[in-house]
Amino acid sequence: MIRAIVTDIEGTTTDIRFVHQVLFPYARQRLAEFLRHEHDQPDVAAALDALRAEIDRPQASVEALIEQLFTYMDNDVKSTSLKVLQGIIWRTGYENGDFRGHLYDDVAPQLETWKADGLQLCVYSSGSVDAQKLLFGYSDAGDLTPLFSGYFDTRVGAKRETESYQNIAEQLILPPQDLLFLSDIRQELDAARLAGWHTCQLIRDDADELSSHLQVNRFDQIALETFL
Ligand SMILES: CSCCC(=O)C(=O)COP(=O)(O)O
Ligand SMILES: [Mg+2]
Repeated sequence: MIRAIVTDIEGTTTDIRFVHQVLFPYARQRLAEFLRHEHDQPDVAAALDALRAEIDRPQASVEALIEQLFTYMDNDVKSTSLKVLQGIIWRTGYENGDFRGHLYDDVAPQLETWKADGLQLCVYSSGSVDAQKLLFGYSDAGDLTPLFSGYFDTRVGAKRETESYQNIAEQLILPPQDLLFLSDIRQELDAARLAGWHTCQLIRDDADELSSHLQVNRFDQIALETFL
């Protein structure tokens, strides 16, 4: 029986275009100046040190790190350090009302139903945990953070790695057969399935004919009794 549902964000709860055309450009336009001014702030300094460790350049200057972060952004590299910094920059955008977290209209009502039915709801995205909380906290449907009891980012591992799903199951203290992962990306679902999880693929835009996962277009098409 499904006892916890873990959802991806981009392409699953949220339009990919919001992430790529609103969030990513917002952070990109501000990143260099932000780091030049704020690199000593403790949370920023910690992310920059983590980046230095990630690229094995302990003495790298702020300018060198900015260059590295632009290379990551150009290639959509899911670096934990980049994701932490993007999340810090997005906070200003959400708090100023520059944008709200996009949610497809079927998402909030279904999350509320599942929560009322006693299911545990969690998020797993490459976006940092703080960025996830911002998106759901300042969403089109209001503050949805009270619905969620867990948030996971690349600190548990990459989304296409089976070990990441084993780590999440361990932290939730639930067997994998009680867990359902929702994502638009077949390779992420493949990894979750190898860890013993149930899976369901959201097809919001283009069809995925290579997928072997159950597919739906909307959250209200997900029937939990299907997952035995
Ligand atoms: C918290 S919304 C921003 C998501 C993000 O930064 C991202 O890179 C999406 O990656 P995902 O692996 O979740 O598709
Ligand atoms: Mg996705």
